[in-house]
Amino acid sequence: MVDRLEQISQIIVTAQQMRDIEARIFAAGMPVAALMEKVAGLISRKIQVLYSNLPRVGILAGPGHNGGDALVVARELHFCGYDVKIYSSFSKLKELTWQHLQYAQSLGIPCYESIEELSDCDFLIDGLFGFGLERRLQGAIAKTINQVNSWSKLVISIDLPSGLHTDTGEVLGTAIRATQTFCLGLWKLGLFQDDALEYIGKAELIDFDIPLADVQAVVGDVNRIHRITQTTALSTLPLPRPAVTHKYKEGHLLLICGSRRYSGGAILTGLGARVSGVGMLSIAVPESLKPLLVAQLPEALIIGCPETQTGAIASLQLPKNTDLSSFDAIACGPGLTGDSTPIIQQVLESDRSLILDADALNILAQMATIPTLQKRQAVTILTPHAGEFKRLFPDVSDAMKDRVRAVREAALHCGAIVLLKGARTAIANSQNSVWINPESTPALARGGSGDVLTGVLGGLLAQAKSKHISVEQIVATAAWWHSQAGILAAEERTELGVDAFTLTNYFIPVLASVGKN
Ligand SMILES: NC(=O)C1=CN([C@@H]2O[C@H](COP(=O)(O)OP(=O)(O)OC[C@H]3O[C@@H](n4cnc5c(N)ncnc54)[C@H](O)[C@@H]3O)[C@@H](O)[C@H]2O)[C@@H](O)CC1
Ligand SMILES: Nc1ncnc2c1ncn2[C@@H]1O[C@H](COP(=O)(O)OP(=O)(O)O)[C@@H](O)[C@H]1O
Ligand SMILES: [K+]
Repeated sequence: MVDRLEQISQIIVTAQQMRDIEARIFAAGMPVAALMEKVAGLISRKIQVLYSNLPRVGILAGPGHNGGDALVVARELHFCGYDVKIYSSFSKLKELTWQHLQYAQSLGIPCYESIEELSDCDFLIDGLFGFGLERRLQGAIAKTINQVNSWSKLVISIDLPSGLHTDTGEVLGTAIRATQTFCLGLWKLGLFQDDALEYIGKAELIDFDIPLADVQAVVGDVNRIHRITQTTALSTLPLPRPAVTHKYKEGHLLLICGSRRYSGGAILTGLGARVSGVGMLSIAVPESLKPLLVAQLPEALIIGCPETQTGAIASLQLPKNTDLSSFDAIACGPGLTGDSTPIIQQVLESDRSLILDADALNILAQMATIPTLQKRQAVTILTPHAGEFKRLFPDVSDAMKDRVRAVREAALHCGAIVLLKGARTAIANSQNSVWINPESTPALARGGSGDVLTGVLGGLLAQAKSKHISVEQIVATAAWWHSQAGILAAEERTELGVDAFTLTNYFIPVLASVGKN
């Protein structure tokens, strides 16, 4: 039985979904003011635990209920002995927020219209705007935020840093650079978008007992945005093996990769597949690469293929009695170059689960046959980075601005599962569901680390076939494992020490570190 907090932490919502969920709670009878007390009480207690040694706190109170939360926090911290100052410069406040401001002032808590008055505070609490922010910030409030940022103080943002768009994470004019963000009730989508990452600091979910039934009623099963957690990933990792089995029952993966020019891509993909535990690994490479691959991956069956003049695979030459249907999954692309077009055509026509990455995606873009992916009998997974994504889906709205929307549109358009790589990798299927990998490290921004992901994903996919695990679950698990290996490697070796080869040595230690050994 997955506990409530875990279930809640697996969900990501948009501003509209959050509004709809709150509306249900209020309609059921929960008073708005009571919920505000509850939420702000939780925040106040957190702050007392974390920052008992910092006596002077500044509260930035906005005009809406984000400001209301902040003012209740101001009152509670005042009663706990903190030296509290409030900044509030809005002429029009929501009723409840206005009442809390009146009461705070009646208690003698000083309230200022100039942010300068808070310059001597030890830390600040940002309650300017939450998920109600709709317009760009400009004028005095933008100046205030810039002033706060220039102080480089410790800032705790309530719900999300003020100025960020709740869904796209876009900076609406300017935004608070928080040290810590207490996200309220349910994770907001914007916190997982690239634009937001520099602003949110350490993010934590503050659960305030939203009934799961209300969440379920609004987010539904399809269309859902899932946050990949350790629990979800480890529910399938390592893939279970029966006592009585053999290598072909534990998945047979075919990798098609490498060229004379890019031989390393083939090795890294192979090493990625190795850590997945796949039962049998075959790697098709240009004939001239065979000795190199045999030396690096002695356990794999290396298939040397005829080469083009440029040293790319000219055609697939599989061993006798073998065709593409002999494999449980095929992963194709790293290091191929653009000269292997016929290979891509051939694997697309196969009835096998297929991962296309790197050059295979560029070839696919040139072939302009994306709509034919819908006709494949088996699952297709595309794993582009932003550049490959743009080439593949030039008509999809800007992938850099709202990556979640972009990956959704792409998956709907092509019928494949699309994994859009980046700081927070996002995965979508053609039923409009999304999975976001919430934690990673820039240590992975390094040539070859994507090749490793393709190998790991291929190996897991090949094994999963007989284990009744959904493909989406496998893709999400691969993304999580890859990032966690990067995080663990960076912890031990610094962010500079995580070259792609080294990365492959950290997958198994990730499992050991979470007690899966
Ligand atoms: N109802 C409650 O008691 C709860 C409140 N919560 C808090 O309430 C917040 C949402 O509250 P609201 O819906 O009131 O919205 P916000 O407090 O996020 O902000 C909306 C207010 O800002 C104004 N505004 C929007 N854009 C502006 C701009 N560019 N320049 C100047 N003013 C602008 C709006 O007119 C409105 O008054 C959440 O983020 C959270 O902090 C919930 O999380 C928990 C339950
Ligand atoms: N800033 C970052 N933070 C976290 N992960 C990143 C970052 N940049 C890149 N990555 C990850 O590193 C991998 C890079 O893959 P890719 O761009 O295909 O590189 P290559 O083709 O050189 O192997 C992807 O899994 C991506 O999600
Ligand atoms: K805020």
